[in-house]
Amino acid sequence: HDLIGLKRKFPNLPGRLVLEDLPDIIEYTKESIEDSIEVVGYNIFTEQPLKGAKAYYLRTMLYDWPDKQSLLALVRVREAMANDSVLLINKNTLPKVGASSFSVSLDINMINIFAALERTEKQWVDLLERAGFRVVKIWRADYNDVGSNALFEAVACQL
Ligand SMILES: C[S@@+](CC[C@H](N)C(=O)[O-])C[C@H]1O[C@@H](n2cnc3c(N)ncnc32)[C@H](O)[C@@H]1O
Repeated sequence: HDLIGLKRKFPNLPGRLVLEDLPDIIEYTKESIEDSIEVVGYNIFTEQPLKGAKAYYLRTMLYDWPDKQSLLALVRVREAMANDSVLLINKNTLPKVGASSFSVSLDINMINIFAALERTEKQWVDLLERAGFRVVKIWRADYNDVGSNALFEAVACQL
């Protein structure tokens, strides 16, 4: 939906828009994706097939994976990036204190089901740094509950 929204808002945007997901999911959904958006099936733990994209956008991802697997997925993105690529992580973050009951229940579910977690802003920054990224900006929405309230803009560090 974000790709469609981007295309509608900027119809003359140059370049390709590509939706990636697991091959089975892509196979199941591709008929409903409009023609201007390409689809590619892949597994985030394997080599990223799209090299040198201007932006790699992960929305509502990795909260259902522990840090070990999340690091691997992020490294796979970093390996595919060009010098001018950016990584954009769009995700709800937990406040250090005073999280809503919805966010807390989601966090507990992620712990129980996947040994994963809803992350705070600091936990996301730490994870990105451990994966070889530098966070250049955190864009915040003006709400702090359900939805994706943070967009982390990160670039690959020279290793
Ligand atoms: C919570 S959904 C988010 C979907 C979409 N990004 C959004 O914001 O609506 C997580 C997505 O990750 C995909 N996914 C799970 N494991 C994956 C993997 N190993 N490789 C690629 N995609 C995966 C799922 O199929 C699902 O579409």
